[in-house]
Amino acid sequence: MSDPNPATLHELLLICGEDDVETVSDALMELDALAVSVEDADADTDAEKALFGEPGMPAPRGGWQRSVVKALFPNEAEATECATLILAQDWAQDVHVQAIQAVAEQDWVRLTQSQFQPVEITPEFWIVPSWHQAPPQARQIMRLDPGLAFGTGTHPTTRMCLRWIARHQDLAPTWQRVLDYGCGSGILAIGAALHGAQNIDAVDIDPAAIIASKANAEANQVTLRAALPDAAQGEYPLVMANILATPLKLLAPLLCAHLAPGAHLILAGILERQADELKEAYAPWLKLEVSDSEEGWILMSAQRI
Ligand SMILES: C[S@@+](CC[C@H](N)C(=O)[O-])C[C@H]1O[C@@H](n2cnc3c(N)ncnc32)[C@H](O)[C@@H]1O
Repeated sequence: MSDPNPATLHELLLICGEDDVETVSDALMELDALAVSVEDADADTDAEKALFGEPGMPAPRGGWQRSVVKALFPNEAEATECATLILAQDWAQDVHVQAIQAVAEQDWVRLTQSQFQPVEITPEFWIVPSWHQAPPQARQIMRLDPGLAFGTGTHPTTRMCLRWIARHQDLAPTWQRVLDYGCGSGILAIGAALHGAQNIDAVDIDPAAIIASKANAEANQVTLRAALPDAAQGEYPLVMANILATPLKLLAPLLCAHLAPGAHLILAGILERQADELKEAYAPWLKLEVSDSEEGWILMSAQRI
């Protein structure tokens, strides 16, 4: 049935084996789900029993234990498009759509608030939603609430970039210009600003990201210029891009052209098995190295001579 209000938040419920939960969750986040949560599936209905399989049958690809991965989208069309994209993946033979359903706004607020806890980047540097107190050990705090743009600190790719910034804060005096390419919520740009970077360009192809980055910068009382990618001009001592392997390979000449002599480049959104492709794509300009890893994702970095 078509949705009378196309802007109503919608939840996509996917059933999969427990071995596929991480892949499905990561894919949902990459497809801009506003929130992702996981629950064990019940096998109460006949339809679900069919998905669970019958005793004596070979185990499905994702294992016998079934999970429901729930993802929230701004509207029904985006939830449906996401389901179509996920089901088209090679690894998704054992992933099934259980439902796409409207979610009341107050349920979404409750879900969001219970789901987003303070995130530790380093023992001193935390991302803290506005409805939480900062933990007492936090010395550096970024205030950030989940919104329509990617980047809350809950994804390993974002966390690794922020950790790199925190661990290299002795370099902050050199960060007189910074480029955050694919800024999403502006989280990396704001992280750099909180560690002393100046003149930050946060660019993204998605206008919602530009709006979110401006609002989040204001909430943290830091200054940045959020704009479309054309706004990136000239050379920067620090360039950060957390996108995905394929766009990062295509962007190699552009990102490298923005590196000042001695500049650092950090790249995320790359899976462990994609390290060699990235090294090869950037080899004409730089020697990329893996400098961090978390949950199968890697951070690659290099310094221009
Ligand atoms: C994975 S999110 C990262 C957001 C944030 N920087 C973080 O670290 O959490 C990737 C962002 O890159 C943007 N993006 C994708 N392709 C891009 C491109 N070719 N140029 C600029 N931005 C791009 C997307 O719109 C999205 O906001």
